[in-house]
Amino acid sequence: MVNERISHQIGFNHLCDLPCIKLQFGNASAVISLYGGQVLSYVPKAEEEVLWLSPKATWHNNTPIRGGVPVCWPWFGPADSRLNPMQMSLPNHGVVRTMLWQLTEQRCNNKYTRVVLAVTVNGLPYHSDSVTLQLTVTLSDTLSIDIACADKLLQQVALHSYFNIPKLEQTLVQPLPQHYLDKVSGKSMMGTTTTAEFTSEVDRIYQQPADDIHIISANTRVHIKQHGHDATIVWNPWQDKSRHINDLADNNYLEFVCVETARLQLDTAAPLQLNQTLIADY
Ligand SMILES: O=P(O)(O)OC[C@H]1O[C@@H](O)[C@H](O)[C@@H](O)[C@@H]1O
Repeated sequence: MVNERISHQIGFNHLCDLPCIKLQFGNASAVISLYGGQVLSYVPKAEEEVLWLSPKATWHNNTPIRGGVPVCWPWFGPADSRLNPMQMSLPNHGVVRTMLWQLTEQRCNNKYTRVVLAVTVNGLPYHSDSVTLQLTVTLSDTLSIDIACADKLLQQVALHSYFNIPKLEQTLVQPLPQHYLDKVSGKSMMGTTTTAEFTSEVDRIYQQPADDIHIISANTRVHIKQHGHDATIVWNPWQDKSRHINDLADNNYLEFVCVETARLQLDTAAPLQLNQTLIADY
């Protein structure tokens, strides 16, 4: 026990041997896995889970946990050739989803409950020095997730949040730029609205989106505030793709959408500071 509002626990949900930290603030709670430095749960008030965790998620055999808020770093998707000069076989979405992070700071006061986790990465294929990445999770009336790296290097990052939604067919994500890269077709598209809906596989990169995005689904609403980003990714694998993803059951695609806050630019080697804040049922 660190103190009454920050506690260590072994296991969360069916991931019964996973080392985790639980934060509490008033009636709100959050659970963070040290494996992946990954927020797994955010309950702003009793019984209302904002995040989705796959019932088939596992953390053994070097598998990233499917659900919560995975941290994709230092590349998003397959590594760009600038980050993979030797054309090695590298994991999708970077290397820190499968690393154990350390708890480095904790703080409670009458405004928030906060922990800081860090991970040091050696031997990136394009950068010989070790690099430290820091995750700060602050629970108050909202859940704020900051990811930071003080080193100047080429780096991409995404907070790949999985949101619980009651009804996929009644889910809207808005406002989004009309223009997006459609990863399903590989084409650049110009939509007719500023809303994403889900009637088939959705895998889109929106460049320079607004700082405020809303997920509206039946009677639930989540407001996402983002800073330091240059892109938002919206993803739902739909039925066919789900069948090929080991840690998703066939119908799980009906239960979540991913809305990801990302910085994807690779033009300049720069430090990193990205934030995604979740405000539920505002
Ligand atoms: O299976 P992973 O590595 O967690 O990736 C899941 C999805 O993550 C999204 O961010 C990508 O846009 C998708 O293309 C990808 O399929």
